[in-house]
Amino acid sequence: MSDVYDRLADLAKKRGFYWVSYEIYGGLAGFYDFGPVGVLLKRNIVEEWLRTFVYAFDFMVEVETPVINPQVVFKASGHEDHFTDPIVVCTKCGRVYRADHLVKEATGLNVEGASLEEIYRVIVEKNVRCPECGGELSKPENALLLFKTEIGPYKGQLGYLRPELAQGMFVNFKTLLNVARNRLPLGIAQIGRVARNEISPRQGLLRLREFTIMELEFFHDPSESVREVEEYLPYVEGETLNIVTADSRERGVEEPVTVTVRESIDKGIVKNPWLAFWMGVGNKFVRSLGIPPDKTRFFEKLPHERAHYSAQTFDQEVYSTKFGWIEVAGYAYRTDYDLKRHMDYSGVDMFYFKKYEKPVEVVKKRVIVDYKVLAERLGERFQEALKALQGRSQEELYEELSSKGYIEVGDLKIGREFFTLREEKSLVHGEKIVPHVVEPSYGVERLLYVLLEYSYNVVEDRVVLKLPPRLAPFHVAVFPLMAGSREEHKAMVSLARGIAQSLRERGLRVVYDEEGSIGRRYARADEIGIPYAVTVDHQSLQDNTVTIRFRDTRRQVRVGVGELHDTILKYLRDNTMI
Ligand SMILES: Nc1ncnc2c1ncn2[C@@H]1O[C@H](COP(=O)(O)OP(=O)(O)OP(=O)(O)O)[C@@H](O)[C@H]1O
Repeated sequence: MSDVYDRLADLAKKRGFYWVSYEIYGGLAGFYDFGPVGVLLKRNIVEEWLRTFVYAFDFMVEVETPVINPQVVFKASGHEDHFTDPIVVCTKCGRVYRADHLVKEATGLNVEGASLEEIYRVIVEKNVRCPECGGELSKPENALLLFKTEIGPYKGQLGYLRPELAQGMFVNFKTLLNVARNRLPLGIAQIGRVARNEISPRQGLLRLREFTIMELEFFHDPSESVREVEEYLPYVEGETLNIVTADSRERGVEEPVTVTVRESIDKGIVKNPWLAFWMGVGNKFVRSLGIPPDKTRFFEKLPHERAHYSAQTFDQEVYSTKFGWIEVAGYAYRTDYDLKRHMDYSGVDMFYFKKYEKPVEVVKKRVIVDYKVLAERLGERFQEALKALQGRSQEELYEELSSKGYIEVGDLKIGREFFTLREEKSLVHGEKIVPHVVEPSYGVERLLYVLLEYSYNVVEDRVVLKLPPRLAPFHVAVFPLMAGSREEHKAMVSLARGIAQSLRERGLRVVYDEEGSIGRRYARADEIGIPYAVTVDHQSLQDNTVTIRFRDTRRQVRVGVGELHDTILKYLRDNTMI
């Protein structure tokens, strides 16, 4: 019997979730189309993410920035140099493979992030060969994963399709900080398409060349984070995180420790308190997709496995019966790396002015040099002395003069009489800082896959997709019973159509179906995970009531047509399944 992945792929195509793109031309690896049901499911995942990560907090804003970026953006971000994966080519058949993945499949050894030499050593030692033709493999080399394009049709400038959303938030940081009235912390979220020229995408929805990311960059002052995060910890109070730490991985242990968000901070497991906070939010989010708590974990990356910008990274993973642990999100502590790089490359100031609660009095030490007299006295050695004096700060000169009574320049001793020492007091209102950033980044298609895998059930030989009701592509199915006299039949159809239309007009997504037996119609609704099915029957014509059937239990309740909309809305809000 085929496994859940293949059965899901069949269902997905048959019922309009997703399928390989450009099928009529033989299909294109790494690209998928989403059909009418898949589009709705994706949108619901995005909505749930927005509810959990963005709408819940006053410090969050959302932006939309272009897919195409000028080259300089990815020079500044470091992607042009670092966003690569190691590849090997079969010297016999010419097939190209991602070297670390191939080594892992062939030997079980994890060489992610290892040097090209190290990977090659393993290939030779373990005699790893082309899985297709058995040919010998080339030496590994690094391949750039950015898709290149030209901006402008004739001798245009080089551009790249974004492989992540982050740079759109970094280049706009100053503008958005102004919009947010210069307040930190500030979270900037974005949802959008990205493209990565993946080397050999063979895992369906899990490794695409174009996909959708939901990402947020959280800008904060690291010196205030311990204090500031306190206010928001209650939001993730009940969350316990399963964390496989880098320390334990280095000891060869992959068992997670289970800690609360607060413990992960106090025990120093997560280095940045805000990173820990967002991991708590992420835990909550993944559970809201119906993933059991013990089927998700945070897997800390080892230093050589981390992206070039990150000081600490955790992959949030979900367990798949088909693929084992799958990364659904990356949680990275990007520090001030990106803002500093964009400041360097653009010359634009991206500082945040941190205002003190009260102005602070500072004393500046100044040294005034009497150059005229010094030049007369030193003659031809004046230039040498001038250079040395200008090479030292005012504070250094002040300290040397106060302690020694002269300034030493080689064998010259320049006495106190050439200098006037002053202390100047002033009020300072704040300081310029470069905010630090933590980033959670989710891939929508991977979430959609695991959501389907966990929802997929077979009951009495029929598929029932037990999606959390709120996430279901359609909220409700409406069926008239096709029985009784012609008049009754007509009246039931008319009542059912009216109900379907009125529910639609009030914002619910409805499937109306009058084809086939009621059992077949329930089955079709179950297959695409519609949580509630409303049936109009003979009694409906008498007392204006209908039945609501619950997908997972097949139980039914009867409600008045007048209360139907509000009842379903309440069920959806609470994810009710009785
Ligand atoms: N090729 C892809 N196809 C589908 N989703 C992807 C792909 N690459 C990344 N993602 C999703 O985007 C999220 C954020 O991207 P990130 O850069 O952290 O991934 P990554 O560490 O490069 O992924 P991987 O190690 O699997 O290549 C991932 O957690 C994943 O959910």
